[in-house]
Amino acid sequence: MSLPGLELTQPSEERQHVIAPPSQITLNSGSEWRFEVAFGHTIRVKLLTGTAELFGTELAESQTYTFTGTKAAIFTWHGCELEISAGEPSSTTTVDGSTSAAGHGAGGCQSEYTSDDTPMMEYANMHFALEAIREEAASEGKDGPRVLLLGPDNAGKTSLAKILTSYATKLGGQPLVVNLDPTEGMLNVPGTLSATVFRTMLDVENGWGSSPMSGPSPVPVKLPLVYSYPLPSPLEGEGSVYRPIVSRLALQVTERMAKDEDVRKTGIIVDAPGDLSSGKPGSLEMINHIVTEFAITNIVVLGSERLYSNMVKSYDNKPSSSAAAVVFDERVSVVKLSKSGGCVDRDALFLKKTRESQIRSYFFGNTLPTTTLPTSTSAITLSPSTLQVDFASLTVYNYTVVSTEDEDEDDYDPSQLNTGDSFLPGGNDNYSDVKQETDRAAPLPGIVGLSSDHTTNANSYSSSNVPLKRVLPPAPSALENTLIAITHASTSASPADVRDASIKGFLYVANVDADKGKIMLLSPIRGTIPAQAMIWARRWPDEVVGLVG
Ligand SMILES: Nc1ncnc2c1ncn2[C@@H]1O[C@H](COP(=O)(O)OP(=O)(O)OP(=O)(O)O)[C@@H](O)[C@H]1O
Repeated sequence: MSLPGLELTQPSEERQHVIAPPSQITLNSGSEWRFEVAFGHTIRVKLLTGTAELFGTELAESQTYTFTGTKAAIFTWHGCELEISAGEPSSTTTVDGSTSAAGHGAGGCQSEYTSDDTPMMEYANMHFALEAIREEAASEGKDGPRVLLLGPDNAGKTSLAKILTSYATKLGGQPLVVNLDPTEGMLNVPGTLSATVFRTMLDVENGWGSSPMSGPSPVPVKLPLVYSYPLPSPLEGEGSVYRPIVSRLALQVTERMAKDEDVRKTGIIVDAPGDLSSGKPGSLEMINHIVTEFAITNIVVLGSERLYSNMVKSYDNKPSSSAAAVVFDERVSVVKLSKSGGCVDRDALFLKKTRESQIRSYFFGNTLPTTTLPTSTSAITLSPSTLQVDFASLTVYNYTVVSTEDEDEDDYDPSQLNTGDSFLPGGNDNYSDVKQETDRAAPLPGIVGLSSDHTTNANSYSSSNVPLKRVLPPAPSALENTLIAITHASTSASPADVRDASIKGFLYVANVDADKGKIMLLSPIRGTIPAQAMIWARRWPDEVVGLVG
């Protein structure tokens, strides 16, 4: 059976796959089973005996877990036995229209093998070191550690973030996890920066788990605070959009920590985008901005000696940017951890499918085949609704930063940038008021750059500098197959307030009828579209064709 609206075909006779018999895999203590399942194919994994975990989250014995479009590892500290079998072909429509992609490994994995050469002991030691810092911080009455994970693409930063988060929650901690990587959403669609407090376990099948927008779930849902950043790299427009959003997010995170004792004790884990570790111009300044704004105390570098050496020179043993640095002599520590040999370089097509799958799940829930749903731990089916609206009735903005890759894509029109400013009394001033209430010490010494200028906060980006332009009717055809973020800002908010507003939810533009001035929207919930300012994700995430049949 296909999910409504997904334009998915029934498996035809010629597409039926041959189901291989289940395989059993025995793992010795301290080893892991690494596997890659293509989109379009599912495998089922059952823990028969012993204990095992996937990026820190324990598997329950005899529970069947279903995976599709996944590259991951199941690790065991004490040894275990796993059963791997093929699932139904996934109903996920592939980007290139290809069908089920079963490989020759156990259960139809494209690749799978066991390895006892893993950095898990180092990662566990990192966790115990953080626990020791938490205990010491609690006894002295200061904030828990603020950890920044750095490293190139595919170095294992997100996997380590999951491991540290899982281990912290297992001990009753409540880490605040910050995703600063717009290429992958955390509990959300890509093209966002977000922060979420994790109180309970993560999801074995879905990684970070599900947010309430994704409907009921057997795994407790998490409430992310989300900001729109519809650009692929933090360095787009020389960081002019990313930087203030990071400041805004850091401000919210700092406030949350001040209010929530459990979160304050456990601290923050920040997952940074790989682009910042690429040595590109502006990347060190952006790292400095993050270190400063989140008052980072622990920098963990994965997979780059050069970056590690840079970080040691700039930050190691220097005072943190927190006001507490002076009182408690709080200093930054920089450590290097090994990149796992299991980390896989994900090609552009796989990453595109991953983004597409995140967007699909946001609207339709988990798209695993119906026959696997009863056994899947995190299966959710949602019923989004479509509705047609006059484009002229919406207040939609678009970022006009010019990508270095496609210079001619956005037409930059400075005369339009102030749209809406005059309607908002003191929008920016409100922001600066809040900003002043927080404890922020001077940025760290060591790096001279944009953000070492003390004025680097959202306040320094006045509305007139915000590259957000109102998209006026007629509705551009490029809207089709892209996302629109509904902000919490009013329709008369200034561009700076629109940029700085958190996100209520996302809409997908299924169709544009320029002649009639109407657009067809897919909404995760029924009802009218809220009258709020919106941000069009024109550039990022890339378009998803055929989400609505
Ligand atoms: N030990 C492992 N065995 C198998 N696969 C792994 C292992 N560790 C990580 N991976 C996989 O390798 C890929 C890259 O890892 P991860 O997403 O953690 O890296 P990252 O540094 O966050 O990447 P990026 O910055 O590009 O998002 C992911 O698909 C992840 O699931």
